[in-house]
Amino acid sequence: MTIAISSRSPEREEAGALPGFAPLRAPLPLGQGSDDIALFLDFDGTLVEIADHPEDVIVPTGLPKLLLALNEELEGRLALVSGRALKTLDRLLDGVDVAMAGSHGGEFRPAGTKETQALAAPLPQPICQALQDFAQEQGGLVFEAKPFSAAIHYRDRPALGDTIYAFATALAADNGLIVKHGKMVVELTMPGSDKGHAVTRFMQQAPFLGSRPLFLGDDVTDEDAFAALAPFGGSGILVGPPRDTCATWRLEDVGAVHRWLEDAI
Ligand SMILES: O=P(O)(O)OC[C@H]1O[C@H](O[C@H]2O[C@H](CO)[C@@H](O)[C@H](O)[C@H]2O)[C@H](O)[C@@H](O)[C@@H]1O
Repeated sequence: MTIAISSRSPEREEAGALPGFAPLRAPLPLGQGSDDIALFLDFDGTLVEIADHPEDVIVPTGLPKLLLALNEELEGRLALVSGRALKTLDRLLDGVDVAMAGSHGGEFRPAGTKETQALAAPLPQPICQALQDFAQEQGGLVFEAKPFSAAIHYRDRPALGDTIYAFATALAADNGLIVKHGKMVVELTMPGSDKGHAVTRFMQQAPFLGSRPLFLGDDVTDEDAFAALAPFGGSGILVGPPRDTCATWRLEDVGAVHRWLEDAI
């Protein structure tokens, strides 16, 4: 199997580019060196294009098959690590049987099982209700309840971003919660429900044990995962425009991710 990785750009580094600023370069094949690789994939903005509403995403018809083929090539060392609920990923991906973590890492499920393990406590119902009420009071913003987090989306009302973030931050401070500010979305989770914990848990068990992890993600919520890779000798691949990041490499967009993945099988 050949996994291609974008290399660092000496030109950018010489030009004094920020450390931690993943540059884009043409992919280089790793060839034989890729036998020990594990692949961790974010979903929205990485495998599927961002849409106006969470339910409007268009899943490429070949995506479940591509994931299965990669999983086979990698002998099971492939996992989706998403902010979405696992039941949503199951529905959108036709129940494809690969390892998955959902709700930003609160839900954890190895391949070959229907049993979900909890990596964090669920968000208390009163918190969920407070967020939902707030979304309603702000004129009916899109509210998304997940087993281990809850989100208010403001893609259709961008001017409300700061107000929602301030409300969620106050709620989090009073209740020992974590705020995640993703792409036009503010979410609350319990401590421990993050993608870094999920990747670490996968890496501590077969078939990931001893492998070299690569994590592909586009959002700031993927930074926890990028940061968790170093102890395992892995690296992050940022999807999208350059920004300050813990990722080492970068792919330009969802199309580039699909081409990169397809080249690996
Ligand atoms: O970690 P991910 O798999 O990337 O999930 C992150 C969030 O993705 C979804 O919201 C984002 O995508 C929507 C569809 O494109 C878009 O409308 C929204 O503005 C984005 O924030 C999902 O709805 C969230 O639950 C995930 O946490």
